[in-house]
Amino acid sequence: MTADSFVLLSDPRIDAIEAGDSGEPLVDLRTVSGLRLDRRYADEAGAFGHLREGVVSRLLDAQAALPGGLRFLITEGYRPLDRQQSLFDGYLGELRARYPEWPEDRVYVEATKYVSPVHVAPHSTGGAVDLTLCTSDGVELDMGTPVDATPVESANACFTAAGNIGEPARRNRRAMSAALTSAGLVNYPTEWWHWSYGERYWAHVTGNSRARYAPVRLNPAKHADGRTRPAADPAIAAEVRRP
Ligand SMILES: C[C@@H](N)C(=O)N[C@H](C)C(=O)O
Ligand SMILES: [Zn+2]
Repeated sequence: MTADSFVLLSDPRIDAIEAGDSGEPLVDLRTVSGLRLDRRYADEAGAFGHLREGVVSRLLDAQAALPGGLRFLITEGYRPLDRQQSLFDGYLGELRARYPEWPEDRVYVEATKYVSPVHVAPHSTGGAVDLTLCTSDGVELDMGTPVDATPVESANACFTAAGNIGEPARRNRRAMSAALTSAGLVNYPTEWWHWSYGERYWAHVTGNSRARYAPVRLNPAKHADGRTRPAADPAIAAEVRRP
């Protein structure tokens, strides 16, 4: 697969998928002892450490399928819409400054190789997770680039199938991909660390006409088991409509 054949989040086919929602709870990963949560993107409310129940159970299945007792190290799950917006705007600004000759439509598409536009944002559904591999002691494995390396700064080595990384990193990416794919998650091909289940990009890749998870706000009311129901909020649909 080449960069030209990737289906990016800016592709109208992703926006065309109906964003249904099952109402499935979000789970606070701090209550899930089997999964390791990294704190590099921690926010005060702990939003970053929330994922839909169905994603958590699939991650546990996938982790059990990893070779040699390897573990996942989760760097980010749920992402509030305002954070998604500022990440997207920030990266658009970076690309405009670096490539002043690019027309605006090219800037937009190139930006979506690294960060999603808000109207289709996988993380804001609680169905997307950024993660890497670590040993049982928490030592991170060589994955060829750091999590969140941009295409520009990594010469596209962040692309999951990149050839310009060493053999150990390639092996580690293969092990991670095999485990997550077998558990039903799909990868965003420009980011080896980004996997999702149930949201619109997943629906596109798996041939579903409807997503299971729509964008949600995190409901502060939480049960003792760390589960929280997404807040029903009709305004959110208007807020995330394509600009
Ligand atoms: C910014 C990066 N970590 C990321 O999450 N990118 C994907 C495409 C997203 O914004 O959903
Ligand atoms: Zn991601």
